[in-house]
Amino acid sequence: MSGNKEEVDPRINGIKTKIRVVPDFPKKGIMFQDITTVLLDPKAFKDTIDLFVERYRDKNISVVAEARGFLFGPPIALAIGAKFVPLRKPKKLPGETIFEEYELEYGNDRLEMHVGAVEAGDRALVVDDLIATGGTLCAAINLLERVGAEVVECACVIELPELKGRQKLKGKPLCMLVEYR
Ligand SMILES: O=P(O)(O)OC[C@H]1O[C@H](OP(=O)(O)OP(=O)(O)O)[C@H](O)[C@@H]1O
Ligand SMILES: Nc1ncnc2[nH]cnc12
Repeated sequence: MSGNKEEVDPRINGIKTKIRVVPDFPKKGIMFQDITTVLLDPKAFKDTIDLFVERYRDKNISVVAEARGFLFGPPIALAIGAKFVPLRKPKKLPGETIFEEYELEYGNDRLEMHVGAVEAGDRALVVDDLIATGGTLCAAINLLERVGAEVVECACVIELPELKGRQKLKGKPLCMLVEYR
């Protein structure tokens, strides 16, 4: 677990070995970090969830939000007793929504959140599988802050530090498990 120079947890190396790196996907020049191979290994998947649960269980988090994939946020939310709020691509949420536009490593996108799902005073953890440019996490932070939530921390499995995504997180701390350089 990093972001804060603690001793490296032995579970992290096991998780790292399960991430498949696919060159030139979805475009030439992108080294795609495929997290689906972590999900195929119940120990690596459980270790990933456990590491985050151990970090956040006593932090009084009331909402866990995640953009698009929803792989890690729901089990973390259940384990720490928080609600889970999905941040979805356009036209997927049926209720009233607010949205933020953002840029990706390879394109543009938009995230939507249901109005009323998060309330002023909620303490939020924003989860994602990976931080590249930071655009996705930044859009998520903006959505949560617009409705009055306090974003306590961002958490992701993989960081691509060369893309300097941390700088887009508006000063929020980032906890990540694995760096890919
Ligand atoms: O830090 P950023 O530059 O914003 O990139 C990070 C995002 O990129 C990936 O999602 P992607 O948009 O590729 O697809 P998905 O969300 O549908 O998995 C990944 O799952 C993160 O959500
Ligand atoms: N290199 C990468 N691997 C996986 N997901 C990504 N999203 C943005 N860049 C990515």
